[in-house]
Amino acid sequence: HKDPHYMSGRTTMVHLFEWKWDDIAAECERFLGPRGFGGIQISPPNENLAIRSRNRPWWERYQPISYRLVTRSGNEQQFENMVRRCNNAGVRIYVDAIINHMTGTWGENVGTGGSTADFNNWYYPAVPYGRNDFNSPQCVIQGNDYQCCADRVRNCELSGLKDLNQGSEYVRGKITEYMNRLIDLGVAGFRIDAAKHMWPGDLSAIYSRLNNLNTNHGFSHGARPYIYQEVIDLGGEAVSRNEYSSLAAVTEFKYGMELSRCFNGQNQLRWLVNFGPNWGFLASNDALTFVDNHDNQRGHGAGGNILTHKRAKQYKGAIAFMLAHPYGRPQLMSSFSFHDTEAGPPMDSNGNIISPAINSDNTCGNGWVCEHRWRQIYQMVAFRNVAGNTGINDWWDNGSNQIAFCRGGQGFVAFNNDNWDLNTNLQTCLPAGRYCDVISGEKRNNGCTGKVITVGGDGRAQIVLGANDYDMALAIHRGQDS
Ligand SMILES: O=C(NCCCOc1c(-c2ccc(O)c(O)c2)oc2cc(O)cc(O)c2c1=O)[C@@H]1CCCN1C(=O)/C=C/c1ccc(O)c(O)c1
Ligand SMILES: [Ca+2]
Repeated sequence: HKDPHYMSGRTTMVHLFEWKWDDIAAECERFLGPRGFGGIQISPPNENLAIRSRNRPWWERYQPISYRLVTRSGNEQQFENMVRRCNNAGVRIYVDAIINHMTGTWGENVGTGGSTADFNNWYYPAVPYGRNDFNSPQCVIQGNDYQCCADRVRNCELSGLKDLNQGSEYVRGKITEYMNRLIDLGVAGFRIDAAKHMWPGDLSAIYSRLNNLNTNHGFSHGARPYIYQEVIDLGGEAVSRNEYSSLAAVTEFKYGMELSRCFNGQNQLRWLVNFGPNWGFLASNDALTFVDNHDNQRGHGAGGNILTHKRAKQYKGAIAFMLAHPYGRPQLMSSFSFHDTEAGPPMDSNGNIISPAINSDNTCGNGWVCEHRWRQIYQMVAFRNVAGNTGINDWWDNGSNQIAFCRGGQGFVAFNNDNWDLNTNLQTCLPAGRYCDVISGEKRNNGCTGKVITVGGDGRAQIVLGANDYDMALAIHRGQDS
């Protein structure tokens, strides 16, 4: 469950948070496929409670009312169409699976597909679930439970949510029926939401009942679903990520927290020379890495002061480092604009999600940020693909916030977070030639729209990164020589 089954030569996933299925299918064909993206995490496709009293907050997608495939993103037919078109474009689909709980009382009781439920009696007819499918006695997780009591973290309720008993054969059956339907429709794997709140033994039993991936969608025979478990664990809690990392991959929250600290100036970039397991992170193959995610980009999630698109220069620097560095399996966040941390996606007066507009310069409009369409980001996806499974070599730093390194003989990156210019002759590990910097521009016809770096026969080049340049990174790689 630790292999994403990306199409060959692809390495990176993007979370198209709250996108509709029809728009995702189009994005696979017009952008993500051609640009070498490996996969997409989609918002939960199962029916959720429509919380109109809170003006459709983003977290209503995490309030399941049934496993019917009908949400504001689309219905089952649109879902099937998206998976087929994305797989055909070489882009895999990963489903955000909300299997720890069902919605509780939020003053509403109608789902996005019209299903209703009687929360006070734990009755969900559209599944169906009844009282003995949930943990008892009822209890609610308190703040200090995270430090003291691993059993309460698993058996008690997250805020206002009814806590399923995954130890029950019937509940396991309903969950695996839901996940196997998605596998048969062609998805490549799952994000397991709130995994920390479920027993590893129960999750293991569920994972073992999942079908192999559907060979009609280009997966090899016997391929197992890629599973990455959301375990928010920055250390010091009763529940540890190590209980889950033997079963499948785990979200490495320390990664984005530490990288944010380096690129927002709290730590010096030179410390990144041994970034990876030496910093207490999971083994590379076990780690799903990211700078920000849908929860912590809103400020109250795990990790404290996380960089997001709102601090563009530092964010692009951190993302470029994540994509240039071999550790982990990276996921990019692709957001909608927000001021209110509860706000859901852009919607019309009927509560329908508004599609992203694609501008003439290929950026997004209509309230969608589309970080994945920023040149400094999508060009580094291509860099990571070219770097393949090479390691890091020829690390250089200036003793503070100027660093550079090679990926084998495939690529070279440099970063400058000091407030004075970087202007140094460095080893790029590349064959002699003129290379386009993929951060400040791109190769067009036979020229570069941004910086041009001339590499000599000894692989060395004069690297210039001004403290006041628009971006703090510079990257060149094979195939981008002009
Ligand atoms: O103040 C809130 N929640 C209490 C503090 C955050 O606790 C939650 C955590 C949570 C937070 C920190 C932890 O260390 C942890 O183990 C769990 O995970 C969730 C997962 C869900 O699927 C649905 C949820 O409502 C939650 C949730 O409320 C607001 C209002 C309700 C939703 N929500 C939220 O803030 C929703 C947050 C949310 C939603 C989906 C996620 O995948 C997620 O990571 C967080
Ligand atoms: Ca639970």
